[in-house]
Amino acid sequence: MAEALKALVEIISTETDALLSAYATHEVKFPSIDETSTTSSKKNTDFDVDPTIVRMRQLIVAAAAQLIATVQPPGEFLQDAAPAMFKSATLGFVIDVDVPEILMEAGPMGLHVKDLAIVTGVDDSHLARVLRYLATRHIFREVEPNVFAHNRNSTLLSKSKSLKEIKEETDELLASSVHLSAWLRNPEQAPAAFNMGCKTPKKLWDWYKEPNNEARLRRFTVGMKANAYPSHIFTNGIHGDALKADDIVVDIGGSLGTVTLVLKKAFPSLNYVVQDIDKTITASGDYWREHSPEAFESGQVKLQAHNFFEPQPVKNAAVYFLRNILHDWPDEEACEILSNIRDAAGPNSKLIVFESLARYTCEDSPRANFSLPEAPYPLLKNLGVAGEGFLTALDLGMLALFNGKERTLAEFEELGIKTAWRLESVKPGSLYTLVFSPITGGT
Ligand SMILES: C[S@@+](CC[C@H](N)C(=O)[O-])C[C@H]1O[C@@H](n2cnc3c(N)ncnc32)[C@H](O)[C@@H]1O
Repeated sequence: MAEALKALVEIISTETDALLSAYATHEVKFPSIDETSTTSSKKNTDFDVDPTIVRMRQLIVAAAAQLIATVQPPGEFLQDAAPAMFKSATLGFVIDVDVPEILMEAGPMGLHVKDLAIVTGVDDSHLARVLRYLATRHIFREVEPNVFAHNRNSTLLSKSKSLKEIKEETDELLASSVHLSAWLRNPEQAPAAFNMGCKTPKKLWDWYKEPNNEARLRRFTVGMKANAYPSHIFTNGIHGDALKADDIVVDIGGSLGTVTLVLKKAFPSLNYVVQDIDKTITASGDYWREHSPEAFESGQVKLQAHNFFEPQPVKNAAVYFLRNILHDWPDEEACEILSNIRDAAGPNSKLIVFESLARYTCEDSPRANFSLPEAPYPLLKNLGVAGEGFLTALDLGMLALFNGKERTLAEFEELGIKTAWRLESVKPGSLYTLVFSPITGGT
C-alpha cells in the first residue's frame, strides 16, 4: 500500500518537473487556474496538443485522481460520487441563465450574487449555492464571500456558442439516464433508455427528423462541428500522399463534412464524397458553399444523401472512412454498415475508422500486431479519468441513446472478421485510427 502511494507521488513529481521544464524550454507560460483569457496564442494551442505534453498531463491527472481514491475514506469518496448528477444539473442551470457571459463582462473581480440575481432574476442565495458547488469543483472561483468570478475552467463555458449547443444535447442524455437502470434490467422493453426517456419508439436520428425536433438536429450538427480533434489525426490517418490524383475518399455519415474539408485542404488532388441522411446533406450544402465553394461547384467534393444500411453507391473508392459512427450502433447494425462498405470495396480499398478505443482498467493480453500506450505502475491501465474518464461516460451515453458502444481492440477485430475486413493497423491518439483491408478469398 505504502509502496503504491509512493509510486503515485513519484509519478506526479517526475511528470510535473518534466512538464514545467518543457514549458520553460518552449518559452510557453504554464497557465494558472485563475486565468480567464479566452484567447490562446497559436504557440500555446499547438503546444497543448503535442502528444508528449498530453502524455505528461495524463500521467499527472491519472496519478492525482488515483491518489485521492486511495487516500480518501470510501464513505467520503462515494459521498461525492453518488450525487454526481448535480454537476450536469448545475452546469446546465448556469448556462441557462447566462452566468458565464455575465461573469465574463464582470472581469476578474467577479460579481456579487446580489448583482447576479438582478440580471438573472434568480434568488441570490440559490445562485451562491450553485456557484459554490461548482467552485468547490474548480469551475468558477469565489474571490470574496458570495462574489464569483471565472477561472480557466469556467471561462470555457462562455467561450463558444457551440458549447451551449453541446450542453443542450445533454437534455436527451439526462432524460435517458434516468431510465438506464430500468432498461439495463430489462433491455427488451425498448431499443434504448433514450426511447423511454424521450417517449419515442424511433432511433435518435429519425426522431430528430420529426418537425418539432429540427432545432435539436441543428444543434447536434453544430455540436459535431465543434468536436475539435487535431487535424493531423485525419491527414496522417488516410495517408493521402500515397494515393493517386483523382482517387476517391468517401466520408460515410460525414455530417457537414468537416473532416473532409481538412483532408481536401491537405490533399487537394483527391476527390471526395460526403454522405449522410438527406436532411443533414441539405444543411451541408451551405457549409461547403461557405468554406470551399470552388470544390463544391467543381464537383471535387460531392454531397450525397445515402443511408448506410443500403448498398454503398460509390464502388472501389481508395478510402472509405467513418468518424464516430460505429459507436452509435449495436454490433448487428455495425456489421451491416461494414458489410455494405465491403460489398462496394475493391481489392485495394481501405476502410479507416476514426473512433475512441475502449481500454480495460487492468492488464490486457499482449497482442502481437498492435502496440498501445502503456500506463506505469500503479496506475489504472486505461489511465482512469485522465484517459478514459470522458470515454467511459461517452460509452454510457452511446448505451443510453442507442444501445451503442465504445469498442475494445478485440471487438473491432471481431467486427472486421465478421464483415471480411482485416484490422491492419491501429494508431493511438485523442481519436484512434483503425485501418482495415479487405479479406479476400486468398487472404
Ligand atoms: C456521431 S455523428 C458523426 C458525424 C461525422 N462523422 C463526424 O464525425 O462529425 C453520426 C452521423 O451519422 C449520421 N447517420 C445516422 N444514421 C445514418 C444512416 N442510416 N445513414 C447515413 N448517415 C446516418 C447522422 O446524421 C450523423 O451525422
